[in-house]
Amino acid sequence: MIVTIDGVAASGKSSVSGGVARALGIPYVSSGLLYRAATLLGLDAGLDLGDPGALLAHLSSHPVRLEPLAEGNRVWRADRELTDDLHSTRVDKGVSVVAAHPQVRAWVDDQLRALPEPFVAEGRDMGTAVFPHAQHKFYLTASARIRAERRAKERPDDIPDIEAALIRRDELDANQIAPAADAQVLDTGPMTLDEVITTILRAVRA
Ligand SMILES: Nc1ncnc2c1ncn2[C@@H]1O[C@H](COP(=O)(O)OP(=O)(O)O)[C@@H](O)[C@H]1O
Ligand SMILES: Nc1ccn([C@@H]2O[C@H](COP(=O)(O)OP(=O)(O)O)[C@@H](O)[C@H]2O)c(=O)n1
Repeated sequence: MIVTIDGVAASGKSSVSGGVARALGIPYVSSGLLYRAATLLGLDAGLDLGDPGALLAHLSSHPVRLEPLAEGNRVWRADRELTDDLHSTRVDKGVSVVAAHPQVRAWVDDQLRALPEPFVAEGRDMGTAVFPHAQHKFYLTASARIRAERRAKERPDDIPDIEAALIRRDELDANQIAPAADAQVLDTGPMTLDEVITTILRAVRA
């Protein structure tokens, strides 16, 4: 079984996916972390993020491994853990450029499709391009302001700057951001985190 949870930046995908996966007793996979890892490696190597050939060559010589665990995903490059360095404003600013390359998307999708079921997969295009046959598909939205207020608890930046950055990233992600036609769309703005998790679990268990 595959459950997909897609949505815009800071809509609650990771928190909701983790809660749903823990309740179901299965791992969850955060596809965005692979795009973030590719971005971080490119930045640290001083590469042009607009050059997919250079990025893929670097990734092939520095293999990245995603470890999906019920309590959260961990990302490794060889024996160096990258996880804690992936959610930074520096990576946020470059990741949409990296994610726009079809070669990088294929690099991510190949790793995701090799994972053994069952799992929850969260990202942008899990229910459309990557797992179109998933049994349960959900898509999370919320206003940019609400998302910025939530993200502000985790970042040093102020809310208007975070809101502008989220809107900008949603625009850059436009090619992969549309919900699947058969996804249940949830506006998480008026909902607590637990209410979103409960709503999804009720649908999965129905
Ligand atoms: N429905 C909700 N109500 C309140 N806070 C939420 C809700 N969903 C997520 N959050 C919080 O918002 C922040 C961003 O959520 P996150 O899961 O990181 O989003 P994404 O993975 O889509 O970027 C986190 O601090 C999370 O705990
Ligand atoms: N399935 C996915 C997941 C992420 N991404 C890209 O990776 C970036 C980071 O994804 P993320 O899910 O970690 O971002 P947040 O929504 O957590 O801020 C997104 O802004 C997209 O550019 C994508 O293109 N496709």
